[in-house]
Amino acid sequence: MKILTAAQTRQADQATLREQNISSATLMERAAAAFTQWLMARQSPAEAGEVLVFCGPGNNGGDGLVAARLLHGAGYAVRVFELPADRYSADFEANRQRLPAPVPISTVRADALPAVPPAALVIDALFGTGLSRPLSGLAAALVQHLNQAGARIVAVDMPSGLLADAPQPPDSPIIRARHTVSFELPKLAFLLPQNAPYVGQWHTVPIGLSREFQAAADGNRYFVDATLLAGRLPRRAKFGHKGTYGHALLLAGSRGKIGAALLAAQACLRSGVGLLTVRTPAVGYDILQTAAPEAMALPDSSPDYLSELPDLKSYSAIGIGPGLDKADSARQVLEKLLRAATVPLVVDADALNMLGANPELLALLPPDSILTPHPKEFERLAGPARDDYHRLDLLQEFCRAHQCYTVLKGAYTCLGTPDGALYFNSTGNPGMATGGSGDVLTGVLTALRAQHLSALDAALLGIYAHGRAGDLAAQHTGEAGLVAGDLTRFLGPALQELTTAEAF
Ligand SMILES: NC(=O)C1=CN([C@@H]2O[C@H](COP(=O)(O)OP(=O)(O)OC[C@H]3O[C@@H](n4cnc5c(N)ncnc54)[C@H](O)[C@@H]3O)[C@@H](O)[C@H]2O)[C@@H](O)CC1
Ligand SMILES: [K+]
Repeated sequence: MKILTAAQTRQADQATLREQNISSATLMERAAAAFTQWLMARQSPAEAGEVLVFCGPGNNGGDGLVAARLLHGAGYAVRVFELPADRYSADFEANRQRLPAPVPISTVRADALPAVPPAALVIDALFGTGLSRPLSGLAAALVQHLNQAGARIVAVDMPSGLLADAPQPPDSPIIRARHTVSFELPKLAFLLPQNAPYVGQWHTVPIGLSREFQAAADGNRYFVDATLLAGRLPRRAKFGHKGTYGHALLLAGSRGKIGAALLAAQACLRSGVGLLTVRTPAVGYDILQTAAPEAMALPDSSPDYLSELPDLKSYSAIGIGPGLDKADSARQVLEKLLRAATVPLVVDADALNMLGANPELLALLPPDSILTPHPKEFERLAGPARDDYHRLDLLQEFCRAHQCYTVLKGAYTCLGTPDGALYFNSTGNPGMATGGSGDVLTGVLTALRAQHLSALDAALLGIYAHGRAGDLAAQHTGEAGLVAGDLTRFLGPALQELTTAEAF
C-alpha cells in the first residue's frame, strides 16, 4: 500500500466524500466508530476505568467527541476536556452538541490543568494530520502534563505533536502513546525508530477510504504488504528442471566465520534456487560439504580468506559478503568481481565495508545490484545522517547516484530504488536482531535474483519473506530463542504464501 502524506490524507478524505456521496460528519462517525471498536475489543469498561478524552479544536478533536459519545453509550465512564480555541471545526461543533448530557465536558485551563489519575485511560484526540507546526503554549503544557501523569495513553490517528511526514525540532512536545490507532494507512512517522517513544504500538483500522484515490495518488513511499507482492512470485513450472531456476554463486566466509557462508547457503537453497555453488576459503570446504550437501563447494586455494575469483560463466546471480572479513585478498576478489560480473550482484556485510572504505569501487557496481547494509554499514557508504528522516534522504540519493537497490535493514527494513522510491517492509520481529539474520537475507536475495526475478521483485519478495520466516519461526521459538538458522527453516512456507495461485 502507498504511504500518503498529511496533505494527501486530506485529499483522500475529500475524494472519499465525493465518491461515496457522504458528508464529512459521516466519515468522522465511521472513523471514530472504528477507533472505538478497536478500543472496546481490548478494554472492558472495568479494565479501562475512567476514560479521559482530550480534544483539540479540529477534526481529530471531533473524532474524540464521537468516541466519547460511543464509549458512554457502551457503559464506559467518560469525561471530555477540550482545548480552548478561537475556532472549532464544524464537525467538532456538531459532535459537541451531540455529546450526551451525563458526559462531563470542561475546557482546559493553563492555571488548573486537570488531574489525571495514573489508573485512568487517556484518549489523545488533540491533534492529528492537521498539525502544521510544533506545539507551544497551553497545548504543549497539556501534552507534557499528560506524559507525566503515568496513565495509559491511546492516540487517535497520531500522537499529538508528531508531524505525519516531517521531522520536528528536538524536544518538541509530543504525546507518548502506548497505542496509536490510525485510519486506513500508516504514516511515515510510524516507521522511523526515532518516533517509537511517541507512537508506541501502532495499528490501523479501515474506514473505507477511496481505493481509487490511493491507487492514483502521486508518491513513491510504500508499505510492503502481501497485496503489494501479489503476482510477483511465479509458480514453479510443471516441466521445470534445476536449470530453470538458475545457478547462484556465493562468495563468503573466512576462518571463524564459515557459519555466515553456511547460513547464506542454506537460505539460498531454501529460496528456490536450481543450483548453488559456494566459494569459501579452504577452511570452509568440509564444513559446507557436510552441513549443506545440496550445495557445491568450490574451495579457494588460500586457507583462511578468499583470494581468487572463480570463473563466473555458469552463474545467473552472485552474492558476496557474508563472513568475508576485511582481508586485503578478499577486497581484491571483490574488485575483480565488480570488474568482471555481467550478472546481478547481491552485496552484503564486509563487502559493503570494503565499498565504504574504497568508494571508487561503487562506480563499478553492475546496474541493478542489490546492497544490504545495516545503518552502520550504510553510514560508511553514504555518510552520517542527522536523523532518521535525513537517513531516508541519503538512501534516495545513494540509490539514484549509484543506480542500485539498497536494503537498509532495521525494524521496518527500507528498500531504496534507483528511481527514488522507498519501500518499507511490514514483516519481522525483534527476535531477528541476532547474528546471522543478514547472512540469511543475502542467501534469499541471491536465490531470487538467480531465478531471473527483477531486482525490484527479488528485493521486495526477499525482505518480506525473510521477515515472515522470522514471524513464523518466532511462533515456535519465541523472540528471544530465535536464531538465524530457524529463519532458513521457515523460508519455504513464507515463500509459498507469496506464490501466485494457479488461475482457473
Ligand atoms: N483523513 C481521514 O481519513 C479522516 C480524518 N479524520 C480526523 O481528522 C484529523 C485531521 O483533522 P484536521 O485537519 O481538522 O486537523 P487536526 O484536528 O489534526 O488539527 C487541526 C487544528 O489544529 C490547529 N493547529 C494545527 N497546528 C497547531 C499547533 N501547532 N498548535 C496549535 N494548534 C494547531 C489548527 O488550526 C486546527 O484548528 C485526522 O487526524 C483524523 O483524526 C476523521 O475524522 C475522518 C477521516
Ligand atoms: K491525536
